[in-house]
Amino acid sequence: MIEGRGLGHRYGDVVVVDGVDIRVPPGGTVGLVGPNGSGKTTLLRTLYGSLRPVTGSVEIDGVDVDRVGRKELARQVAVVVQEHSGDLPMRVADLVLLGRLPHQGVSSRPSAADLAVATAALERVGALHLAPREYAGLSGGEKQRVLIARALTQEAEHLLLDEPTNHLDIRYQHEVLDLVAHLPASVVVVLHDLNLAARYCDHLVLLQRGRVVAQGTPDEVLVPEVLEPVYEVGVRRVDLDGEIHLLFRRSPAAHDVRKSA
Ligand SMILES: Nc1ncnc2c1ncn2[C@@H]1O[C@H](COP(=O)(O)OP(=O)(O)OP(=O)(O)O)[C@@H](O)[C@H]1O
Repeated sequence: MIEGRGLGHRYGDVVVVDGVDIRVPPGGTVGLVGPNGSGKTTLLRTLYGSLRPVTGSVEIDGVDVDRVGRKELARQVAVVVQEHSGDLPMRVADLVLLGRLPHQGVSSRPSAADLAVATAALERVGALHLAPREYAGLSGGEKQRVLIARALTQEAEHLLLDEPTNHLDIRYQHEVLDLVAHLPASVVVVLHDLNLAARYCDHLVLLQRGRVVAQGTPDEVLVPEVLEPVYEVGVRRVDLDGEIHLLFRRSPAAHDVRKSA
């Protein structure tokens, strides 16, 4: 369980996260959605202790994140963020094995069990064939799947992902999110694609200028009345075979919204 209460953050005088309460139950998949610059990444970073919130606190399984040691935190929380690690001079197999580090002693080498976990993770994201390749030479989508495999290799009970579908083709967008949503972990995922959020998240937090403007099930949050003023686009929702499908159009009304804001 991850629980953030009253979370706030600012850069200089600019408040970018403002009084956010968020609760991620075990096995739950919570999507952070909202327009560019609404504070999703900043909020996510406060949840895994990479950024100390200016207000509020985060608890992981009931313990303040500040009180959890780095190694213990790495055992408990796996993170997939947009890394600028394109030049990592490392083979994919070795990079993914780094996910086992929090489980190893100071000087111990990866065990056969560690290798098995890393291999299984690569297989789950359809990237086992990339194991002998240099990470730097991979395509954007291949890199993304390898980073997800590294996170799975950590076998953490909490998994936080920032736009994991970036660079992925449609098949892997669905495969990766389906995989993530079915993990027994507490999952927080930043997503721009609201149709993917509808399908794979069981709870959504919609941010606008750092504040939560709506949160609830996709059915509750993904309605035109909520989305149109936030994104300044026209939204049509079609429920088909029990699934939500959102259609967007550039809305002349968007200009009115901006003028009246
Ligand atoms: N290091 C920083 N210094 C100053 N301002 C920052 C910094 N990092 C982020 N911001 C600002 O904080 C606000 C929230 O940024 P954040 O990256 O959390 O938004 P986001 O919702 O994840 O955006 P996007 O959808 O574009 O990725 C933005 O206005 C951004 O410019």
